[in-house]
Amino acid sequence: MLRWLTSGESHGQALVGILEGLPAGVGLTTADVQAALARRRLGYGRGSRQKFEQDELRILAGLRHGVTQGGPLALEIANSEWPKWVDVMSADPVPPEALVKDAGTGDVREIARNRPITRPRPGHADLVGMRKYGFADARPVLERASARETATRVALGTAAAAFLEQALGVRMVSHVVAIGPVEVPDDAPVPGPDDVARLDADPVRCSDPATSAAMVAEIDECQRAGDTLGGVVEVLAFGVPSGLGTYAQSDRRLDARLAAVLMGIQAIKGVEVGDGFRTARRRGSVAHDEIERGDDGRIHRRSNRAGGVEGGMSNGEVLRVRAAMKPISTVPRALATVDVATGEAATAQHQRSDVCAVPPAAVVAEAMVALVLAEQAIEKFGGDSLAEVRRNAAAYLDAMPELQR
Ligand SMILES: Cc1cc2nc3c(=O)[nH]c(=O)nc-3n(C[C@H](O)[C@H](O)[C@H](O)COP(=O)(O)O)c2cc1C
Ligand SMILES: C=C(O[C@@H]1CC(C(=O)O)=C[C@@H](OP(=O)(O)O)[C@H]1O)C(=O)O
Repeated sequence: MLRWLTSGESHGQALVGILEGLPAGVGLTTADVQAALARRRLGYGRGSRQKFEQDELRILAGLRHGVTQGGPLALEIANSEWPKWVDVMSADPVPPEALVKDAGTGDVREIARNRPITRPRPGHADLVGMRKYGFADARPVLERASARETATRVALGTAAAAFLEQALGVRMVSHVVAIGPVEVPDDAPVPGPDDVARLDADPVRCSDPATSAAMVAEIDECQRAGDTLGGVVEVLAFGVPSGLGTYAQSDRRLDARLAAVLMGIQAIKGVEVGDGFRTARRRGSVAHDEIERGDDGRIHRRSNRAGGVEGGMSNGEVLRVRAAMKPISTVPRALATVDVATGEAATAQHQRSDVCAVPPAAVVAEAMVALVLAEQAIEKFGGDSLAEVRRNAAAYLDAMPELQR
């Protein structure tokens, strides 16, 4: 069983993550995780915070000399901006005067970040969170609802991806297929695992150069208009063996698990497996992936519209899932709201924000798919060490009739 948990606030001291159930023997280093965190910070259209904040990573437990030990992996991502927030986010009570004193300079004046947030942003968690938890200030709501937390999930996903590659040879890639109305053409080549560096280098993580340029122009135009954008990301996993997940119980279906974790990413409002919504508009004769015997004597598919999942199980084809992200809710051309302190009509809180965070959402989605595939691989093949998982996976494949492998 693989499970994970995160803790931490957006402007708190640190984010914390635990991943339990990873076999011993997986090679992983702080540099590997740091590289994944750096990929999550990429992307044209992000706000000023990404430019000055650092992800200060420390792996605290579960790893020794670059190899997992079988115990829970524990890590911390410290917030380099913490000195500015020590009083606002202090775990212990602070005297009222601390909240009017600039933590950096010691100047006594009203500090914007200390003021209660009473003008909730439509589309963010502010209003419902205040109602639900009984806060008069949206600060504690946005602190935990914020997608800053996804840094932890990307860090944990790095360990899952390392396990998948080392145990089963699975490799993954994520890219952006739409930003607002600008979409990658249907006939554009699908990126492969060797395209990761090229995608990292693209400003919007798009594999098609012409579409990438149009996406950048759309973000610029949107920023000029004081508006924000969403989009669609795609994750591909190559080399996933058939048989992960099951039809035997609905909550154990691979597609159900993937949808749950992708929808668990802040601002994700839709998930598609394979051609999903497009398949719904097709006739059956052109919706499914016909089965044939290849020149190598083995069973092949003529297409992969299903995105590598049939009957709630991986079918051995490339796994392909998409997630749709709504536009950023902190809209500079602020939306209408009500100031909950006065009851008066107001414009929503806005200090700074990303214009578009679709490229980092792709990296987060990749991490979540890695965690679910690792969870399902461990469920299927068991094993306390990497070597044991490899043996179990090899035995499973060896026992399959050659035609079906
Ligand atoms: C990587 C990433 C970065 C984000 N950056 C911002 C941001 O700068 N400002 C903002 O208002 N929302 C941002 N969001 C979206 C909010 O986190 C999201 O709208 C909020 O949690 C409410 O979404 P929900 O209704 O899906 O929970 C970001 C989301 C992601 C995945
Ligand atoms: C910090 C990150 O993303 C943040 C996610 C976020 C939100 O509301 O989700 C709001 C912004 O924070 P702030 O309001 O402080 O500028 C983003 O910068 C990050 O991804 O590392």
